[in-house]
Amino acid sequence: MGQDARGGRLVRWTGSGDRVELDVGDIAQQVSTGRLPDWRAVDGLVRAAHERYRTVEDGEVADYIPILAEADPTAFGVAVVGVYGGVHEAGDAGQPFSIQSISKAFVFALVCQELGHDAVLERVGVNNTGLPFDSVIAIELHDGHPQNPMVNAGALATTALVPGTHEAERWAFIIDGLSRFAGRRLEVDEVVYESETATNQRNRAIARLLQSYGRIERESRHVVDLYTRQCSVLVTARDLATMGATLADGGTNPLTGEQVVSAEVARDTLAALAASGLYERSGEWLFEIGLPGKSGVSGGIVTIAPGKGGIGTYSPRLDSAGNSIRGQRATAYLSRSLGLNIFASDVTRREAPEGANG
Ligand SMILES: NC(=O)CC[C@H](N)C(=O)O
Repeated sequence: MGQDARGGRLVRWTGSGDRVELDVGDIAQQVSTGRLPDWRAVDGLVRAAHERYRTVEDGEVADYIPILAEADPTAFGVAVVGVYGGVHEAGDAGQPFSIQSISKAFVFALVCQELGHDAVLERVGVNNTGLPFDSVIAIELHDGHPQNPMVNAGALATTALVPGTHEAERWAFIIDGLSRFAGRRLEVDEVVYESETATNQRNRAIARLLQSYGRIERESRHVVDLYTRQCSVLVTARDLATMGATLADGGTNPLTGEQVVSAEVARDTLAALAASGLYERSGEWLFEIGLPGKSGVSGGIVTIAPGKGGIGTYSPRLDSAGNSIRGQRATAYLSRSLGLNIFASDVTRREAPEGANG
C-alpha cells in the first residue's frame, strides 16, 4: 500500500498492486462531516506522539514470562491505519513482539463470528472483573462463570470454543483469522511459546478451575496450549493498527479489502473492549482516551476509533496493571489531537492536544 497526493486526486496502491484514485474533495467532505479525522495531519501527529514520549522511562518490563524480560525497554513504535487505507508510523513500528493478551480481542471476534452474540454472552460474559487479568478470585466470586473475554479466565473460555475436530484445525482457525485481521501471514515465536509453556502454571490452574465448574468442556491442558500459542504470535505496531482498523471498519480490513468478521461482530467486540480492554484500568483508560483498546504484557496496545481507524503502539515498560506506559500516553495524545474520543461533542473534540495525558 502506498499513497501520493497529486492535484485533486489522492493516488493509492492496494496490497495487490491495484491503483485506486480518491478525490481529495471527497475526503475533505468526509473530514468535515466527521467521518474521518484530517488524515493529512496524521503523519506529523504520529511522529509528534513518538517524539513526545520516547524519553519516558516509567514502568517495568514484564518478567513473569522469562523471555519477556529480555525485551529492549527503549523500543517504541507508533502506527495509525485509517479505514481508507492510509498507513502512518514512527519509531519501531515494524519491530516484532509477541501479541500476548491483545490476541484475546481478535480470537473473541472470530469465535463470536462462529457462535453468535448470545452464545458467547452466555458462555463468556462481558462485565469487568475489577481485578487483575490473571485473577482466580474473580472466577470464585461468580460461581465459576468467567466475566469477560479480555482477562485470562474469559479468554481461556473463549479459546475453548474455537471450532475444530482436532488441535491442528483449531490452531489453523486462530492463526488464519489473526492473519486476516493483520492482512499478512503471521507466525508464532517458538521461543516465547516455550518460555510461557514452561511457566504458565497459573493459566493451567485457571483453566482447570473453569473445567471443574463445567465452564470448559474440553481437556483444559489442550485449551491452555492453544491459548499460549495464540499469545506467542508475532506482530508489529503496524499490524496492530491494521487489526484495529479492521474492527474500526466494520470488520473489513482496509488494506486487503477482506471482510474478516461481520459489522455486528466488530461492534460487539468493541463494546467488550471498552468495558475490559485494559483490565481493572479500563475505566481510567476510557476516561482519558475515550476509545476501545486492548493491551498485552509484552507492551503492545491496539486502539480503535470506530469508523475512522486503528492505532497500534509498542513499548515494553508497563504500569502495575500490565499496560504499556508510553503506549497509553501516545494513544491519549493521538486521541486528543485527532479528536477521536467517542464521547466528545463537536465542542470538546476541538480540545488542544497539549491537554493530552502527560
Ligand atoms: N496480560 C497479558 O498479556 C497476559 C498474556 C499472557 N500470555 C498470560 O496469559 O499470562
